[in-house]
Amino acid sequence: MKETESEELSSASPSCSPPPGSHSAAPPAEAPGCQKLEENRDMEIKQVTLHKRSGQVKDHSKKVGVLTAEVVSSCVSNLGRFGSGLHHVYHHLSLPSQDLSDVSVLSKYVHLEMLELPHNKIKDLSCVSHMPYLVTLNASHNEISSFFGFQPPMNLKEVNFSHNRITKMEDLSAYSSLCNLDLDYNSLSEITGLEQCFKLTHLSVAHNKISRISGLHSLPLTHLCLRGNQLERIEGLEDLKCLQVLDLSLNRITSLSGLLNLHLLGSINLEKNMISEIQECKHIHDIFLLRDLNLVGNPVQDQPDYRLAVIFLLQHLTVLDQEKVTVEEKVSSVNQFDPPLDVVAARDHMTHLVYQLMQPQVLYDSTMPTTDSPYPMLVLTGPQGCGKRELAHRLCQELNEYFAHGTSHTTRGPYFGEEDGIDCHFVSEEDFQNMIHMGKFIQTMQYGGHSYGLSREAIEEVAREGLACCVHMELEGVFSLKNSYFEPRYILLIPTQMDKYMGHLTSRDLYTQAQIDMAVSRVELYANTNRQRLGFFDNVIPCADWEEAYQSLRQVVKEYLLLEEQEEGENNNRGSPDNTSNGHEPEEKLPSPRSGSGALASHSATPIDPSDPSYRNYFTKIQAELSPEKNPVELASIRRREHLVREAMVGKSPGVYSQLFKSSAQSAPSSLQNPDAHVNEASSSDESRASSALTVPGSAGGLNDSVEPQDISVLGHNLETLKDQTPEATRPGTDLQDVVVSPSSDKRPGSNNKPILPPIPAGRKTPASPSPATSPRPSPHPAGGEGGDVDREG
Ligand SMILES: Nc1ncnc2c1ncn2[C@@H]1O[C@H](COP(=O)(O)OP(=O)(O)OP(=O)(O)O)[C@@H](O)[C@H]1O
Repeated sequence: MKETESEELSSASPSCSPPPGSHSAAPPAEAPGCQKLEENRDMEIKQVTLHKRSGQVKDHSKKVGVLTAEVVSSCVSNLGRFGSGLHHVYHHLSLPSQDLSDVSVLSKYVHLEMLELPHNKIKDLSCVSHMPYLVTLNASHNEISSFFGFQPPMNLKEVNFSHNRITKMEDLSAYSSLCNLDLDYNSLSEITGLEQCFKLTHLSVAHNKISRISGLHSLPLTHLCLRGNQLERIEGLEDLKCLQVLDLSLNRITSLSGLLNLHLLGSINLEKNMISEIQECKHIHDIFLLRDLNLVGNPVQDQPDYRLAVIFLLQHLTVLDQEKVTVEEKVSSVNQFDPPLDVVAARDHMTHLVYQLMQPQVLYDSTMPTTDSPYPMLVLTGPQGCGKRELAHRLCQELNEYFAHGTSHTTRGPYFGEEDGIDCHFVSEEDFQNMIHMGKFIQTMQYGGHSYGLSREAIEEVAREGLACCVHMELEGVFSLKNSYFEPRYILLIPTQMDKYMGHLTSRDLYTQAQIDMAVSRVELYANTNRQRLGFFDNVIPCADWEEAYQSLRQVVKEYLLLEEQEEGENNNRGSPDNTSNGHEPEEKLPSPRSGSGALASHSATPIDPSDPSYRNYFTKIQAELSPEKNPVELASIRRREHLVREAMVGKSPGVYSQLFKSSAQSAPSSLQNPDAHVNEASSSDESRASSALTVPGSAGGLNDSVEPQDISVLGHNLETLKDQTPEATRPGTDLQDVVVSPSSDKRPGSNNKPILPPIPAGRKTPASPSPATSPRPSPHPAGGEGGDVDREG
């Protein structure tokens, strides 16, 4: 406002000017009692009201920048009662943008509760010392350089000193009611003096020169704004347990560390900082109330999959970078970064299918199995190092007339003693990727930073031998196979004694502690899968003791193959071998090879000794070395037998053997009922009993068996022990008793609908291997209790 205009207005309406000492807001009650003054006060209120109504008063500063009582009178509001209730005062005064530089007249307005003086030129606010009832003070956009340069009004709660010239904060312990302090756009380099502000919930110190967060310890701040400073790290906030909204935008912050314990934080603004790593979000992962995160203008936004990755890490976010997080984004993020096993499997399967279909040579490959032509397969699954690999190899050795190992490809390097092509096909990452693109794999998975894959060729190679393929793999592989046209039998081998399991992993001396932890943690994954997906595995075998586990596995597999009955039959009919009443050729009833190395061999394959450093090299080598010639009759017998095995493995209706011995199969389906069936049946150990009970071969998927309720009581002790030892033991719903005793399907899902197997493309290439009796590693169980040395063909 111009000076002349101001003068004019001022002189043009002298009546508007209240007499000295008279003002629109009454003096304090404790002021010297002056009845006249008090009477005048009421008069003035009326006057001011009249002025306000008539709109006559606009600006009445006598001098430029000097506030007059007239102006005050025109700008007060919020009439209220005072003291006894008989007096009236105005509580609010608002004088924005008046070019005021001198507001000393306000020292007479002692009853003001709200004073707004923004956008003026005020340097001195000492008048506020006379306003004991002041609650809100807005002096933003002025020229104030002294920090709280007035006596503390007792009830002062909100102060806005933004856009001033304050360079230093001073002790505010006398301002104990202060709740909200705005010091934006000053020249502060440090936050100090707030230690005693026990009611301060909102503090804004945006656009200052603060390079370090300090002086905030234990304040009850719920809102803190430090936007536009020079901060490089988040610190000094650890004790702000009430903090809900934090604005650190426009700084130079590179990490989100320092926010760890702020559990009530709901919103963090980090716009335009220097955060470059998605992993930084891990620092705020545990802030469960965090709903709104702003990382706009940070280098991290350029990271691939940035948005989904952040949403994945911070699942509770509802707004990211000022955009609402959609449900679809949340689902996609989980599917991308921690997909459920089904999703992984479906994706894996899709990949391989796509690549297989892209390969013309595969498309027209007559040997390519179709959905009606699954090759027989046996899949042993379980957590790393549970023994499945050793058991698979041993089974392939002992039942080498029926099984051969399907060797996976891997990008990991060979362990000491491992041989390429036997333990695994060791390939480079590049070769592995090439194989994927060439459609070579049935399934692949990532485990421990390496790729693993089972090639179609690995299975077909075995099938060409006329054998069923026995593989071992992690759970993801099983999920993947379930999507494929293969329909294997799935046997879960699960550690039931965690200390033993961990001890075994450690003693292998191959794994880091992190790898061991991961393997151990996955036990629960297997357990849950078995518990939640009835019939997902055809059998579950606890593998606390590998020898017992092997015996159980062997028994289960023999029941798949309906060999137990044959064995019985052979033993029972040793003196009458023809069985001609059934109309079968003698050799059809004589599955045991001449060498005795097959299912009816006189002894088990070499027991597993994990402490033997060469045990990883297995028996496969032995098999490869031994390949005696077979005569045509033997070969014909073997072929018929192979056919039956394949039928049995894919769940087709039982073949001649089971027809022959049907009655005995029904009368003694379970090894539990047969004291001779298990080597350690008589063992008094809990593990032994658990193992026996758990594997109940009669309910284990035998083709003719009905589901038999399993006696879980014998597992009690064992499982209690396990519960104590398992890290997840206390988690509700993770009772491992459920795990191991959940019913294995006695029939595989879909086993009723098994297609008939196609003829094996090329017949058996190499004859069956001879007995492991010729193994350089003599079996410690030469008798084996498995029917003795039967050489029926001879
Ligand atoms: N094609 C595959 N698909 C899925 N999992 C696989 C595949 N091949 C191997 N695995 C599994 O990956 C895990 C890691 O294999 P690796 O050969 O490195 O294991 P390991 O340390 O020798 O343990 P293990 O004795 O259980 O095989 C094992 O559990 C193994 O069974």
